Amino acid sequence: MAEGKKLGGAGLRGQVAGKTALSTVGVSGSGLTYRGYDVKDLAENCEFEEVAHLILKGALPTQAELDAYKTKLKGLRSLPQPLKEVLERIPADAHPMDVIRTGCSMLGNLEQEDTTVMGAFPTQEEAIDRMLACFPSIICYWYRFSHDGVRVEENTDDESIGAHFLHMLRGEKPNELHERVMNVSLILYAEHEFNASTFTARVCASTLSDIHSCITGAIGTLRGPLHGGANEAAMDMIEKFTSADHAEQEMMGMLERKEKIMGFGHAIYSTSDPRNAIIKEWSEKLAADVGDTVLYPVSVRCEEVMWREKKLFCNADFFHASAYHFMGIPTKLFTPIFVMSRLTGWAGHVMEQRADNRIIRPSAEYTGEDLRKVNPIAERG
Ligand SMILES: CC(=O)SCCNC(=O)CCNC(=O)[C@H](O)C(C)(C)COP(=O)(O)OP(=O)(O)OC[C@H]1O[C@@H](n2cnc3c(N)ncnc32)[C@H](O)[C@@H]1OP(=O)(O)O
Ligand SMILES: O=C([O-])CC(=O)C(=O)O
Repeated sequence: MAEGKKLGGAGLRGQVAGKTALSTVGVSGSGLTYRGYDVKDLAENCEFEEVAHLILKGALPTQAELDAYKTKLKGLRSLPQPLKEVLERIPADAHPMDVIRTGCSMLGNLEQEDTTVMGAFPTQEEAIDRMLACFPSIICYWYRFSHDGVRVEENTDDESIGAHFLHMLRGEKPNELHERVMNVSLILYAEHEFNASTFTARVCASTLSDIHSCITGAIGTLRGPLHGGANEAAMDMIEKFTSADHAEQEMMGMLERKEKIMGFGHAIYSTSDPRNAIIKEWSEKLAADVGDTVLYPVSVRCEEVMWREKKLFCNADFFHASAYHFMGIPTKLFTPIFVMSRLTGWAGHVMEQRADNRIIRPSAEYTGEDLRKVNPIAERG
């Protein structure tokens, strides 16, 4: 697989389905850029809110713009009471991706985007900022209420979205390391060209539907284990391994049985996913911080075995599993964090689609029956 991934065949692979100025994926083999900036550069030098500003408003902010943006987002964290009531009715064993999907949809009922003039979307930026600010509140409000019986305070004084999320989740402010890792993680997950969930959002946008419908559809698409759900699936796998040797033994068995191993491979990248090296480094730092001697070495061995045996590499999701785990984040909240971040990419693409729209409607190759007549019902069977 490493030598030239074939971009063709099923799944629209390799076909250009539209234009974007938001990102490039794998253009120079394995690179990822957001509006011309290398993701590594952004992850090293920016906060998530700067990257959100870049994606949604077109440029990295000045200090004054960033301060104003963060203050604005901070003021939009509260949830409307009817939304809280809906969240309180969702059981603890619901899938958190279903919760955030429902939360987004309910928000769209309570705070509808203005779509009264067809094709004009005068409140889209307001609606996007609101979702960016309150998605962490939706996730944590439901999680803390259903699991701990606590009605969480959605208005923390945390400056960043990542710290705000961890604060609500745990009831205390995160340390600097955890806040930094959240920033990096949210930056890495923010945008990725025409991936499946973003394409869903663009298809929905192309019908001139409202922004909450576009994002709700995208959340449903991200949920699957072949896409965003892979970080949770990877965690479920690695936590079963008791040592690096055990991991190797089990992985070899899975490969022999031709099982899919979550967190590996990619539809576009051919030799590596540039986000992996970055989150792997932070996972190693977090492992040292918590004194881990199992999960990180297990993860590294999985990476070595997959490359040695199949030339398959870790995608963005694999080392996110251990990194989030070391920060004490429950596995079932891994993919909702992805939503908190990818919302920026989805929304950027919706605005881009709306600005130069033609309804997305591909064709199918028909493989069914030739033309035939309807038999009277008494003669069928
Ligand atoms: C943030 C993200 O969404 S990143 C993606 C997250 N998803 C995962 O981690 C799920 C696991 N990975 C996969 O299922 C796939 O690699 C995908 C969905 C990401 C990409 O799918 P495709 O582009 O169809 O894969 P690709 O064409 O490279 O597959 C080539 C071969 O490698 C195999 N392969 C690919 N990934 C894996 C894997 N993770 N484990 C085992 N085998 C794999 C395929 O089965 C295929 O084998 P075949 O030729 O015998 O059929
Ligand atoms: O691009 C893809 O197909 C999947 C992916 O890595 C992402 O959405 O981040």
